[in-house]
Amino acid sequence: MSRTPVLCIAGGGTGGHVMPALALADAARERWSDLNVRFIGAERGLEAKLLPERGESVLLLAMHGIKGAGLWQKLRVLIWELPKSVWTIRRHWQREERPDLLVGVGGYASVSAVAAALLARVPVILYEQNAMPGLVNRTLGRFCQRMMLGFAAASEHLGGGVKSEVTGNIVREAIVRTQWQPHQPPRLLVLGGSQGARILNQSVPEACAMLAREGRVFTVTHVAGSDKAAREAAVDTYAQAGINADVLPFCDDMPSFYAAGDLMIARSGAMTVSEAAVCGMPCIFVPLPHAADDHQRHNARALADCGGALLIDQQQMTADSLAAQIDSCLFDADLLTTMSRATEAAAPLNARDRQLDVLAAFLPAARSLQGREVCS
Ligand SMILES: CC(=O)N[C@H]1[C@@H](OP(=O)(O)OP(=O)(O)OC[C@H]2O[C@@H](n3ccc(=O)[nH]c3=O)[C@H](O)[C@@H]2O)O[C@H](CO)[C@@H](O)[C@@H]1O
Repeated sequence: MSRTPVLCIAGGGTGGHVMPALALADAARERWSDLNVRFIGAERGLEAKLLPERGESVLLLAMHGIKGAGLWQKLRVLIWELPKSVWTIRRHWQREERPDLLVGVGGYASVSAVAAALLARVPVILYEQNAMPGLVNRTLGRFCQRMMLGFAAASEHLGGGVKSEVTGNIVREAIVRTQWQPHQPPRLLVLGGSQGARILNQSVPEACAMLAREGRVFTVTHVAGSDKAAREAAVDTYAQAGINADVLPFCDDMPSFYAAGDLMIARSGAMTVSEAAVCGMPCIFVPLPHAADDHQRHNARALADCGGALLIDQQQMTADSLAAQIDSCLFDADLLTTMSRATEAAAPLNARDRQLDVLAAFLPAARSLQGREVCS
């Protein structure tokens, strides 16, 4: 008797990995009603909160990231935490169901899970959200069945041994259904990615206050991250300038957030850019300057090059220059409409179905491997 196929989605850390993982799980369950979806993540990642809240089955690993870590911490992760978590995953698969297919969505738990899957001969699909692939995916790619790419530009940076497919980034369905429309008075959105961005928390309220002093009327919704002091300072600056502003630590309702905006100032994380594109949101992007291989600039270019977004260098940005950029877009209805059409035209067509088609190509193959697998 054939058993229910199991798909394991591994990775996380920040919203840029967790949100597409959730969207992929929902889409896969909708296409294959008999599919079991399991997750592997890190205790310290956003997934440790979001996945149990949704009732998802998740194996959480006690792992740290190595980005920005000191030498001792890096050694500890590579020599101790990584092998230990690979062992934990393989034991888990011996006790519970071993997956038929693993999708690595990036983030530190993804590396252990991909390594465990390769050792256990579970087929692996990597999913790279960014327009510039990360070192880990570039390295692991040649050992995996396929790499799904969120942006076409990413394929230019992959070595010959990697089999990749441009699918676009999978965006949650409720966001796909959200459509940009103009409001009166205009509404500005501020989004520093899933963790907030200090530079946006400082510069945007100041820039908005300058515009308000010049008599401009507009409202602001500002997602500022978990730093309470930064949020309070932003609230004060908006209030003193008489601006109607809503400042949040995190937004649980992104479709309503996008629906409420005329222009968004944001970091250019892969999913922020992809979500802006599917909604047709005109944007001003301020890429994170020290992102690996400058990948946020590459992401932002996908919308900037077609006229849907402006791209500002953080190093050159001042409250004055930002105020001028906001002023030139937010109050020009024709420009906003043109930008909105340009972002929408840059959105990938049917990323959801394209990703599911890639998975479909490997799920049956994975099942036929079942009998030959030896779990040590
Ligand atoms: C500092 C850092 O390492 N940033 C990386 C991280 O960004 P980050 O985690 O910020 O990711 P993205 O901008 O790609 O996506 C954020 C996701 O979180 C959601 N969201 C965000 C805020 C909120 O309040 N509520 C909410 O639901 C958004 O709708 C989106 O789905 O992963 C991205 C994808 O690999 C990378 O491109 C970024 O460079």
